[in-house]
Amino acid sequence: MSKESDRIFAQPLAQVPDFAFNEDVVRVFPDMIKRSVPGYPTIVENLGVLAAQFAQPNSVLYDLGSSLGAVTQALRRHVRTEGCKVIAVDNSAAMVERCREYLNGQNSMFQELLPVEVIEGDILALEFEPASVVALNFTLQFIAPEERLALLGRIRQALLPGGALILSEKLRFSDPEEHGLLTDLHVAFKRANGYSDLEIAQKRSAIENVMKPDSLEEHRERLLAAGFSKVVPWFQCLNFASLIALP
Ligand SMILES: C[S@@+](CC[C@H](N)C(=O)[O-])C[C@H]1O[C@@H](n2cnc3c(N)ncnc32)[C@H](O)[C@@H]1O
Ligand SMILES: O=C(O)C(=O)C[C@]1(C(=O)O)C=C[C@@H](O)C=C1
Repeated sequence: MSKESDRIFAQPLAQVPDFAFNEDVVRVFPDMIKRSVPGYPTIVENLGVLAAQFAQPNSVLYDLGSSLGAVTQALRRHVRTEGCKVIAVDNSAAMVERCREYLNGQNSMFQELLPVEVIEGDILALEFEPASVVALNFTLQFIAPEERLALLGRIRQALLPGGALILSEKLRFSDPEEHGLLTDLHVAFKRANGYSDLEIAQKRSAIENVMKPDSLEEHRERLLAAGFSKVVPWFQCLNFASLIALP
């Protein structure tokens, strides 16, 4: 994996452009996401552990919004279920190209890994195969809010009995005091990871038009409206959480 550190917002920008998963971001993405998302390494590794409990024989495991394939690699480290394959999907050409390189690296280091297919495409236009595990790891927050329910409905329809959706997101909080406190603590987390106040402020304005977090209550209600029967939060660190949704 690239060891390049994230300096994208380090210099003052006359105008901060909307955040995009372009070549510049791809180059520093492993560093960016680890220093920006509290609990990210724990979430990714345990997503593999959880997936191994839900994987059904001869089914697909989806990694939607796969970026560089960190979740796909964790699925392949942990899932041993007969006849499963991983399908990783991302609509950023730069991400997909680098993801394929990293997965080739994983292929050459380990034997008996699940087969994997990496698709460059829009998850909103995907025709789902019967799936036992679907991971949306910090992807739904980048989907237009009005598209989210229909996407979750299609995922629910594709899920096999015994399977699960694992959904990780940045959260907002309806209580202003709770929202303010956890936002401040997230800023402290970023500062402790070496980001300057300028970097934090410019990143905030870059993502505010493209990334729209929901509250835990909104997630739960929407998942139930999409046809899921049970929503179980399994991880939260500051304003980032991960949920298991059962069909
Ligand atoms: C925060 S990153 C996901 C991180 C990744 N899942 C991980 O755990 O390392 C969000 C990803 O979703 C992708 N994405 C956003 N909208 C998409 C869409 N409509 N279809 C496919 N991918 C999308 C972006 O290109 C980006 O790579
Ligand atoms: O909320 C922030 O400040 C973030 O940087 C979060 C976040 C994310 O949750 O995906 C946003 C964009 C990058 O992909 C990495 C992290």
